[in-house]
Amino acid sequence: MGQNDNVISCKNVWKVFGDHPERLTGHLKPETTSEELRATGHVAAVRNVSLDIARGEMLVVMGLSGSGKSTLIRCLARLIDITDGAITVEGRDLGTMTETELIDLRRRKMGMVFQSFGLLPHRTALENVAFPLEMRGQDRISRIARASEMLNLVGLGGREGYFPRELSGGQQQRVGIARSLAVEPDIWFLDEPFSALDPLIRREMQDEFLRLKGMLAKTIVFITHDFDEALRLADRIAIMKDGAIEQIDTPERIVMAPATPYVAKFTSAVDRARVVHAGALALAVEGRAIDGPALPAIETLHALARRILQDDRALIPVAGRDGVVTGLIDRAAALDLLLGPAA
Ligand SMILES: Nc1ncnc2c1ncn2[C@@H]1O[C@H](COP(=O)(O)OP(=O)(O)OP(=O)(O)O)[C@@H](O)[C@H]1O
Repeated sequence: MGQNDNVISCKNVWKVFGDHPERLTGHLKPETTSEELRATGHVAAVRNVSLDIARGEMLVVMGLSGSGKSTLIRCLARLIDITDGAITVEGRDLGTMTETELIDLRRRKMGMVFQSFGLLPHRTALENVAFPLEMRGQDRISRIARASEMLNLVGLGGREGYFPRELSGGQQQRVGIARSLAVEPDIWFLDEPFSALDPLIRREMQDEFLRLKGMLAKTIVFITHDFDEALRLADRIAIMKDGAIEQIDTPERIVMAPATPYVAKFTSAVDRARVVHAGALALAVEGRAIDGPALPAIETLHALARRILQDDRALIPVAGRDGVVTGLIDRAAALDLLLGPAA
């Protein structure tokens, strides 16, 4: 991944709702407070957000209800105009694109899945998935072929002729996912796509999603309220509060090196052992030679729990994929993380 291979870049992006947000364009500063905005009848749903999303990256956006997640994603897809700042997609400024160019960008490059499935009730699963291809003017035979392929991909082969009412919530969501994938988007926006699903189906959908993610290598922005879901899926997590991004970082750093007290509080209930990899906890070797088996650096402490419990060395070596020892884990510190500090 090249350093400048950013698919999406935001620079000082604001989205303000209220009486006359257009009057604020060009006048918003990082230090502009919510109180100042409120006094003029405005609220900043997105506040001075700058971020880059790399090609193939999966960015998960988290935050309490009302923190601005959906508004941010809608700005990125330019479903709504921003009040200030700039967003570029593959190097092109969204603000200067014509309506026709935008429609083309959304149809050809972007896919979106929202919490409500938004399926057409009088069309079958197959027709629903083929619908965006029809909008694009694709011929019937090729769109039906593509739609069946996508339904197979999400595990709904054989249900092409079902109507949405004949499918479960999870199956309807899969149809929604197949529909958004049919147009082969490079960039995929998902706004709490699994929140309406019961926990078992949700887990199944996450597995399915991880499989698709591995196969399709898309750039993905995914909103969720569920930290476990974020940990399973994210390359990086952005934590939002009052429209601003408090921290954008790897899951491991969000949990182990929170940038603000808010992030620390937000992540306080997360089981660190499921996030921290052996490599991250390892201390420098500093010339000490430790014989015997080493723990794989890429595994989480949770995955290594049994081995750490059974290994009675005070310092346990950690090795990279090539088997070379890269550091030592203090067993007592690892046990503290796994079991909580000794009473
Ligand atoms: N069309 C609108 N007009 C006025 N205010 C809005 C509008 N859309 C959003 N807001 C406000 O912007 C803020 C952010 O809303 P947004 O829906 O982006 O939050 P969210 O983090 O996605 O919340 P949730 O998790 O509940 O979906 C909220 O205070 C909301 O009331």
